[in-house]
Amino acid sequence: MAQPSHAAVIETRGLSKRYRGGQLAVDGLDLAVPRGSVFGFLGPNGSGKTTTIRMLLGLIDATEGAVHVLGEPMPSTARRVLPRVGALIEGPALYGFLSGRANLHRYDAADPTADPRTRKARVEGALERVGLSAASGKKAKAYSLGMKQRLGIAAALLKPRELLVLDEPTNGLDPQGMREIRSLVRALAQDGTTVFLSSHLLDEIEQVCTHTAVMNRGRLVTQGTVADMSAGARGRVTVTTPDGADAARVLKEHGVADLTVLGDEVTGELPLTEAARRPGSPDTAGVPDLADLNAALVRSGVRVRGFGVTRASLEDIFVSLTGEGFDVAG
Ligand SMILES: Nc1ncnc2c1ncn2[C@@H]1O[C@H](COP(=O)(O)OP(=O)(O)OP(=O)(O)O)[C@@H](O)[C@H]1O
Repeated sequence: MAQPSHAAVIETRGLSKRYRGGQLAVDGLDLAVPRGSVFGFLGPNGSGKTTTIRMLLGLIDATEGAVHVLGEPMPSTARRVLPRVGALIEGPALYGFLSGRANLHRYDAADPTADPRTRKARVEGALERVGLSAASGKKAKAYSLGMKQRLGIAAALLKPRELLVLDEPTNGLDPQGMREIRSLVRALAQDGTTVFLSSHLLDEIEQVCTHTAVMNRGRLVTQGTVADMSAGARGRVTVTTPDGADAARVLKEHGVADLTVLGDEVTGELPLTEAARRPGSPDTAGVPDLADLNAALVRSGVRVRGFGVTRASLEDIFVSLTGEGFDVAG
């Protein structure tokens, strides 16, 4: 087996989990989470995300394969590694009759390495970090779901952490709650914490993550930077013109595929340039020079009234990779 690279805070090789009932929930997963990334672990319900996270944290044993977290093999070094990792899995366990602040005091007191003399400062610091200082005296049962999630993250932040693992942190939140968690994740990443979060929401990954891995039915479909993934997506060009047939011919000569002419609109799929096929190509590399395409149309006598490009979304990419819609259960 290759040595784990130091740039990766999470690295798995051939990681698999077969549950007792025979279900292969995770199948030969090779994951590499770069230090400093906000890594979106994406997949429909039942695709194996939670099972993977449980193996990463040593909560369940892998059937096969290896896991390194912060450069150390798991679960054998869990005692050394886990204090450097904050985790929030399936919502925080809170005492509803206690205030948010009192809940954090309890969490802190449960940590034998936490110095009681500095507890107050740690708790206040964590409340401040997640924006709950003003609401810290309220009973946790009166918190909204988003506030409960933030309190859970505060509990995970009572110690300085190199890595934060969040399982579906925005699940069940309203749009405002989702925005709050997203901006908290961004702020944590800016402070240098690597954040690994699972989600079944593509636009969430697009908005907050630098990197992503896509799971489907227990297998890794793709992983890389979000920018590369978007660059790999083809766009569609739309030309508005009274000369539809000529426009379609010229576009076809320039590699535009899947052409349709409807009224005065001609649309087609842009070709992938060579540059876009290379890993690490910039976001714009997937689109041929649109000015050249437009000029070619005009040179051929096509009267161009409108010219636009829509880029494929991550959702389109997901569908093209897996051949199915994203909300389908695995
Ligand atoms: N304890 C278990 N015993 C047997 N099968 C399980 C167990 N936990 C999960 N599974 C199965 O393993 C597969 C992967 O489940 P997992 O919870 O890891 O997916 P997920 O991507 O996290 O989905 P969700 O977003 O719904 O939580 C599913 O088919 C699920 O039914």
